[in-house]
Amino acid sequence: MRVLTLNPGSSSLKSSLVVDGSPVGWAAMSLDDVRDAAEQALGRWSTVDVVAIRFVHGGSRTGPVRLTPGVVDALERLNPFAPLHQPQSVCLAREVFRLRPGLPVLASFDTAFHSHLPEEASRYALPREWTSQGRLRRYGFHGLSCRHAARRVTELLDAGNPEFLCCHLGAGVSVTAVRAGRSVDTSMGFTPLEGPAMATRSGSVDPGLVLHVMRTAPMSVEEMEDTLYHRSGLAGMSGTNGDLRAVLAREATGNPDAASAVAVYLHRIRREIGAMAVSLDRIDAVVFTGGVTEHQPELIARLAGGLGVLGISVDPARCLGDGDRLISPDDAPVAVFAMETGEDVELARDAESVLSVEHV
Ligand SMILES: Nc1ncnc2c1ncn2[C@@H]1O[C@H](COP(=O)(O)OP(=O)(O)O)[C@@H](O)[C@H]1O
Ligand SMILES: CC(=O)OP(=O)(O)O
Ligand SMILES: [Mg+2]
Repeated sequence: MRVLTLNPGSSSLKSSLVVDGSPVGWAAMSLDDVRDAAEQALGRWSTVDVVAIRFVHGGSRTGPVRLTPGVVDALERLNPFAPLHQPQSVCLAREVFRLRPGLPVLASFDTAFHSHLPEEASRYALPREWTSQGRLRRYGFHGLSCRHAARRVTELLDAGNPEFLCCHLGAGVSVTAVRAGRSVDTSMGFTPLEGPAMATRSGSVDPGLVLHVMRTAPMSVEEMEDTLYHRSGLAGMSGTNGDLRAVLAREATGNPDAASAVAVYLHRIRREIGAMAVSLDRIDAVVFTGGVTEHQPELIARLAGGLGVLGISVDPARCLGDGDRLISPDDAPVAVFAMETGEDVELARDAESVLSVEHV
C-alpha cells in the first residue's frame, strides 16, 4: 500500500511516501501557506492509495479514524487546545478532500498513545467539579513518536517489555515514561504547552505568574496565548526564532542571552527526565528522538552530561552517527539510543490497519 503521510509539526510540515511500511521519500515544507503545502505534497507523490494525517489532539479517541467532513468539523473544535498544530491538520484534511475527492483520508492522534495514563498522572489537582467529566485532564502529545520509539527499542534491546524514557526533542519537547508499550506519565498535559521549554513555547510556568501578568499588565487572553505559544521558549529567551540552529550559532559567538537560553533549555529537559524516571520501576533505556536529535546530536551529549545521577551517559562520538543507534558506552548501566522520528511509519501502519479492517 502507498501511503502519503502529512505531519504538521510546529516548525514545518513533514511529508513522506511510505510504501508497504517503508518510507521511500521525504520532504519538509513551510507551513506559512498550509493549502500550498498540501498541494505540493499531493503533487510530489501523485499515485497514492491513502493519505494519513497527524492530528496532535484526538480528544477521547483512542485510535486512528477515517476522516469525513463531519469528523474534521469535530476535530476542529479541539483547535484551541493545540493552536500551533490542530488548525493546520484540519486545513490539510479539507484541502486533500478538495484536491483529491474519493481518496481515503485517515487521522492518527498523538493523544491516543497516552489514553491509558494512570489517574495519578492524568489528573490535575483541581476542584473535583472541574475534572469529574474527564475533559480537563492531562492528555499528552508526541504519541506517534513515542509509539515508534517503543517498537524500535524493543527490537534493538531484544527485550520483551522494556521500561524506557522517550525524550522527543523537536520544536516541541516532551519526555514520556513507557512501560509495557504504554505511556505511564508524560510531560505535556492538557495542551502541548506543559513541560520543558520548547522552540517558541514557554513550557510549564507557575500559573501564579500568568495570573499576576494578566492582572497587572493588563493583558488579554489572546495576548497571553500568543506570548506563551509563539514568543517564549528558546525564541523568547535568546531573541532568535527559536530554531536551535540559530540559538547555537548565537551562543557560539558568546552571546549571553543565547547561552542562558541553552542552559535553561537543557536544565528543564534534565529535570523532566528526572521526574519521569520515578514513574518506572527501572530504566532499561532512554531514547532521544525528534528533529534536534537528528540534526543537533552534539546537544544530546551536553544534555546527558548532567544525567549521571540516573546512570545515564553517552559517548559523544556515538552521538554524531546516523540512524537508530546506541549512543551510550558499552558498559553503561542504561542503554541510550538516538532514533529517527518515526511518526510517518506509525501513520502508515495506522492507515493500513484501518483500511484492512474496513475491507474485511
Ligand atoms: N534541515 C535541518 N538542519 C538542521 N537542523 C534542523 C533541520 N531540520 C530541523 N532541524 C532542527 O530540528 C528542530 C525542529 O525539530 P522538528 O522535529 O523538525 O520540529 P517540529 O516537528 O516540531 O516542527 C529545529 O529547531 C532545528 O534545530
Ligand atoms: C506536539 C508537538 O509539540 O509536536 P511538534 O514537536 O511536532 O511541534
Ligand atoms: Mg514534530
